[in-house]
Amino acid sequence: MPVEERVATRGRLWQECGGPRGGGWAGLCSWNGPGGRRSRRKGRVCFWPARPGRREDSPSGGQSGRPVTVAAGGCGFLGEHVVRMLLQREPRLCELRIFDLHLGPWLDELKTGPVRVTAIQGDVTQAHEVAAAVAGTHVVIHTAGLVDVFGKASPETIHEVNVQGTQNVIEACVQTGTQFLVYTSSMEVVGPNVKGHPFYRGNEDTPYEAVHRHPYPCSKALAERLVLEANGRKVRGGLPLVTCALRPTGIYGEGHQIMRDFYHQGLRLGGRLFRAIPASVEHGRVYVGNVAWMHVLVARELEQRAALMGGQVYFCYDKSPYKSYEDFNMEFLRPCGLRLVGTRPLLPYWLLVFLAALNALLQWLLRPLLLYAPLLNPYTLAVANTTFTVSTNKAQRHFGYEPLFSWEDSRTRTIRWVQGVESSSQ
Ligand SMILES: NC(=O)c1ccc[n+]([C@@H]2O[C@H](COP(=O)([O-])OP(=O)(O)OC[C@H]3O[C@@H](n4cnc5c(N)ncnc54)[C@H](O)[C@@H]3O)[C@@H](O)[C@H]2O)c1
Ligand SMILES: CC(C)[C@@H](O)CC[C@@H](C)[C@H]1CC[C@H]2[C@@H]3[C@H](O)C=C4C[C@@H](O)CC[C@]4(C)[C@H]3CC[C@]12C
Repeated sequence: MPVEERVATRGRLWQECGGPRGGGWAGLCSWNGPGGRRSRRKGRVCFWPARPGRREDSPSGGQSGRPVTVAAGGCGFLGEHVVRMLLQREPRLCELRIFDLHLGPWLDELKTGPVRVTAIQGDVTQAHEVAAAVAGTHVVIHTAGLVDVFGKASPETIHEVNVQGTQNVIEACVQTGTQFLVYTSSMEVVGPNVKGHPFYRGNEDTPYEAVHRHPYPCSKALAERLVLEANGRKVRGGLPLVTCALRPTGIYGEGHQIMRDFYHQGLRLGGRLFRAIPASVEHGRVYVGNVAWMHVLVARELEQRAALMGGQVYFCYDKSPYKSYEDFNMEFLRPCGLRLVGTRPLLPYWLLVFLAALNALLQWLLRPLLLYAPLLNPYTLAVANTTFTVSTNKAQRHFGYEPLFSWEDSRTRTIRWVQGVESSSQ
């Protein structure tokens, strides 16, 4: 299917979503279930020279024939951990290109190491900028995106970045000959759905009615579909594109802005947070270091296991405990002096629904004057109140993934970071 027809088809899908071209968000977008699409193509896969220095007939790669990687969105919460993990744990890396709309000051410290680090300020919505960054690389790790469930960005912008931006990354790989693409998808491609159905310790093959209305999950579902359907396309040079999508649940760890927001909220409330969600609602969480490690492992193994991994989705998981969103956050905030008031929600659910709706109304009324984007809105309340946990070992079975960080280590690292948040904000 030619590219323009492929994007047009997605465009129709997006309109089903009630997306930008469809006016309001009256529509729904549906997905073909948690297993994602499997499209396996037979074809010769170019095996990257295992030993640096031997260049085979691969059109892309660093000077000594070792892989060059592009980390699109490499300055974000997850992206920074992926960048640091690549530099620490990918011995074959000769060049790392970090492509992001907003380059971080911390990048300068990376330029003194043995790996050539190139920071590229660019926009994934600009196809030519993406193509220029991707040209000559071996693998792209695409974590760039607008993670917005608070109404900060318009549905059009979310679509443009998350869907069109991902399409631009795919086309850049095809046009420049990059053969491997790892995409950071999300649990939200699956759920929670608009009906509030729980997803209790499910896996990549668990049946679930993945129906969404909110711009963010819709955009992630569409982008993931584009990535999986691109698997097997011929890239420049005639080799097949090998793609893979990773679905983290709620990521936590050093640099997590929402955790920082909860901490500051608690400090403002005299060291207290007030329970709004029943403790019985389980929410899947995964440590950012383990998510980064899974990305690095997939980028490394994708060429050797293309037939097995190409076109596949994998949930990101580790040994983080199953808890409600608020109770899980208290694992880190309690040692930092906060306490969660109430063993049950202090407000009745109907009042929370009313307050969430009021926040949405205020956001709409105030938009011409200022951005009002509180944590509580109809969507975040619904997500927080719906059990969504995963239990799977697909990543372990397919490419030998094991969490790099134990729960205890993940917890300690996150606590240390939260403790540093207060001193860094003073
Ligand atoms: N945070 C989570 O809990 C979570 C969970 C599951 C999946 N994800 C996915 O992981 C990815 C990273 O999420 P995050 O939490 O690190 O978000 P983040 O906002 O911290 O990082 C996103 C990065 O993408 C960059 N970016 C945004 N728009 C861009 C554009 N137009 N061009 C180039 N770069 C652009 C941003 O500058 C930022 O550095 C996203 O795709 C998100 O959907 C996040
Ligand atoms: C105000 C209360 C109701 C409070 O408990 C709300 C919490 C709410 C802000 C978070 C609850 C669940 C979070 C989401 C979840 O962890 C998974 C996500 C997928 C990822 O791709 C993006 C982030 C997120 C949507 C995450 C956002 C914050 C919550 C909704």
